[in-house]
Amino acid sequence: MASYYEKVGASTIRDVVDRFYTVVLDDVELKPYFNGVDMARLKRHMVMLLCSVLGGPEVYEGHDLGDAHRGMAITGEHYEKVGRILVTVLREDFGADDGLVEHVATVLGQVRGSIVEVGAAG
Ligand code: HEM
Repeated sequence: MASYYEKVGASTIRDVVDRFYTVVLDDVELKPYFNGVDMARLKRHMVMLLCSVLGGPEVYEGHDLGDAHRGMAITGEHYEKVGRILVTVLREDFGADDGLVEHVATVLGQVRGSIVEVGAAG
């Protein structure tokens, strides 16, 4: 069976990540987290991560997600918001099917504990 990665393609994944960060940076609550961040590098790492999550051959070479977000005091509420943006972009802007969206939502649930530092239960 074709992987999601094979169905969607790396170039679409790049477009998804571009659109995702456009929406994130457009949000007044989320934008401050990204002050001074090298967005080109962040996008490159997010593309690799999403490709590998979707079954592609890319190997994620960024920092461990816990290390990458340590000390940012990311709240549960902001995590949910970012997760919702990713799912909405996938579904509404790129027509991702339920299977792909559910797979991504499952992974978001798995990595939440490494990223959220404030109101972790929320
Ligand atoms: C929803 C799940 C999330 C995933 C899968 C994710 C993924 C990533 C990845 C792959 C990186 C790059 C790490 C590296 O370059 O080594 C990163 C960095 C970053 N993330 Fe996230 N992230 C998530 C949620 C969030 C949230 C909720 C926020 C803030 C509200 C956030 C803010 C940042 C910032 C500011 C950086 C840049 C760190 C730096 O370069 O100094 N992330 N994230």
